Amino acid sequence: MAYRGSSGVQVVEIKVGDLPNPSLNLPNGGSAPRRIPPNDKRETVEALLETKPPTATAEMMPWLGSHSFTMRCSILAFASVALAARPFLNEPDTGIDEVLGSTANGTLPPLDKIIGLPDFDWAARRKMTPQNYTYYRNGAAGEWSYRNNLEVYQRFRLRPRVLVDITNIESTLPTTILGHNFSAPFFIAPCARGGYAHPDAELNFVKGAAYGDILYMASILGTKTIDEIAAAKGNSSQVLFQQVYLSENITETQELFKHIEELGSKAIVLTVDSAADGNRHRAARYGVGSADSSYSYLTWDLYKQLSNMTSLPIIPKGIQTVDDARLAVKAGAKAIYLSNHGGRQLDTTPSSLEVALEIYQEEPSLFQQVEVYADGGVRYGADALKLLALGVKAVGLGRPFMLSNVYGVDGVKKVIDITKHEIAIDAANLGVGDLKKIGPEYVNWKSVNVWFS
Ligand SMILES: Cc1cc2nc3c(=O)[nH]c(=O)nc-3n(C[C@H](O)[C@H](O)[C@H](O)COP(=O)(O)O)c2cc1C
Repeated sequence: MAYRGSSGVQVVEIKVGDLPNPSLNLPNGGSAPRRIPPNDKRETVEALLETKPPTATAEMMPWLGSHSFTMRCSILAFASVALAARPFLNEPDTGIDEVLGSTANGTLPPLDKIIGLPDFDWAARRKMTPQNYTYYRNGAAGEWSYRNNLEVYQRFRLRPRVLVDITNIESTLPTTILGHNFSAPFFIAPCARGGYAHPDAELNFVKGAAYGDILYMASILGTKTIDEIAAAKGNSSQVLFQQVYLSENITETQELFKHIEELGSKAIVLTVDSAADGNRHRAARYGVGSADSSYSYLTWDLYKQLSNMTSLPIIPKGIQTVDDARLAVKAGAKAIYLSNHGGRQLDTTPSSLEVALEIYQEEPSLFQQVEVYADGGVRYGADALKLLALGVKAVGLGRPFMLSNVYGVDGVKKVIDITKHEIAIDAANLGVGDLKKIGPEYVNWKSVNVWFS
């Protein structure tokens, strides 16, 4: 049966149980290719009827003739057919195409037309070269973890409480991270190659973080050097953490740690989820693979040895099981960082929401023993709230900041403003009057769908 889809166009309902290739790319009328989600038994495929004559149906769906499945459709007389499955998860259809679709490739829509964090993905895809955009966007292998990171938040329903005084919620956003004061419980995650989006690269993250009074964890593989990044601090009291990948040469590591201390960083973030090169198909097509591609020698014994080489806390980034969370605590970590590297390293690894849930279910006291940070797929205030509800102390955002940098520091500031605002209003609507008091009871932790749908 045909009916109107979300975008007001005619919908053709197709039974695709026998589709020949479940990951078949379908035309979507000109922008990025969109895919039929593979696991659904029956899909609703929107027939966008504006651009092609009805006879185009067969041309655009050549696989219709040679495979057996049921299709029912009615087609508007004046219109033509282009197919679109549900939009990419990173660019949900909230009307941006209708409002800003005339933006020429290579240009940006005005920043004041950017409403939410996914809009930066939309804008950056048009503005950046395909190579540079792909480096930011890509995930490992079939990108199941990349998509799961985005999708997982939708699988756990909120449990809003009503008739609660929430009028002071904004004043409860400030928090501490390893004893340092910040205005909100989220931070800029460490990401390499900021120069792909803007010539000032990581300097915009330092300045944006100073403006918003939030934490920036700088990547060791930035376009700017760690000295340039430190020199861009708004004032000497701005707190930065330094992410590192290490060489096997312990003397080099010793010197690096010493230099990081001299530059004033307050913690070292040791990425532990990248023991080998990430298997990145999308990026490989454009020659923009991992910034760190060698095999790395990293063990818990080495972690302890490293901890004795610096006065700074070393935060293992990329914890993906409760087992390793336990080992990190045993090894003396003061904080741990749940992450699957934005789904860029090992495909089918869990999202950090799932890891936080595993910790909560198997050893919830870990949230009291160490500070727990988490990142991956956070795009809305409610996403951050679900992590905070489990006991996560602060939430990292990677791609939203990287992509916002096409607007320079103003884009970075806007991500901060939007995220603060959304955390506050979503918490208020959830019936949380004090963000410090959010707890697991605000979410129904029974997943409403299976993994990797
Ligand atoms: C373009 C890009 C570069 C990254 N570079 C690094 C890096 O140098 N070191 C690191 O530990 N993580 C790196 N990451 C992973 C991020 O720190 C973070 O875990 C991830 O982006 C969070 O997921 P999100 O992008 O969905 O917010 C990178 C991520 C992206 C998107």
